[in-house]
Amino acid sequence: MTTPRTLEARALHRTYGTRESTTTALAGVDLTLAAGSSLAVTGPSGSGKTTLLHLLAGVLAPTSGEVVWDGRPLSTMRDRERTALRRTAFGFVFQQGQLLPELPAQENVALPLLLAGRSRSEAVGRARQWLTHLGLAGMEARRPGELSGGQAQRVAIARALVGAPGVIFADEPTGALDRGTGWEVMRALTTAARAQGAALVVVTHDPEVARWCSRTVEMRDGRIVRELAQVAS
Ligand SMILES: Nc1ncnc2c1ncn2[C@@H]1O[C@H](COP(=O)(O)OP(=O)(O)OP(=O)(O)O)[C@@H](O)[C@H]1O
Repeated sequence: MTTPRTLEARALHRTYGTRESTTTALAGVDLTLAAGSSLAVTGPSGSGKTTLLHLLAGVLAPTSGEVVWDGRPLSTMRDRERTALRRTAFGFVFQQGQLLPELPAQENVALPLLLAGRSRSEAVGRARQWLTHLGLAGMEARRPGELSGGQAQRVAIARALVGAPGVIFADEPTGALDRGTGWEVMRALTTAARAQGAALVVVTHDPEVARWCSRTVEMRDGRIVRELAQVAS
């Protein structure tokens, strides 16, 4: 039995390429991520971190194994349902470049709600609340190019959270930032995810970033080779 709002990976395998030339990116990964918990995925380049994130988020399908969200295997959902799940139950934060440059911060954050058919007043109201919550009150009208890297990442975090997702996926969220700004962004990300009761998965090369999460798994050659639990900062 799976607990509700839990994300589970069962014996995940993923290969790329053709029968003649195959790369095994994941070679059997099992994971359970409860609501409100946070997981850092670390490991060297090519160890399978991004592939794991994409499988957990239903962006890519496993070659074998299963991802189960809220008791439901993603493989049993139709494409349209999986797309809807990615829009409503999951939020995404990338390294950079995910904000629409021509839209003010407030519109960038409101966009997922508008696309989901919410009224403009509700979408903008919730966007403004999240921007305030992330320390960006007064910056609602600025376009991404008028914000610092750390401020732009906090807008991206607000956008990932505005739809009240169950899981936030972050791929190298501090990769384009200096150390101090990265620290602020990780604090904002982990605090906001916890406030929302969302689980958080962070792919990172940086042990300092991983330390913000309650658990860290280290990957090598498509497998989890080590797991650490820590008291989140
Ligand atoms: N689309 C693809 N086609 C073929 N091989 C791929 C593809 N994507 C990833 N791979 C291979 O799968 C393996 C795992 O890649 P993945 O991107 O998941 O690793 P990673 O740990 O995220 O790496 P990095 O830290 O460099 O981003 C690597 O050997 C990579 O070359």
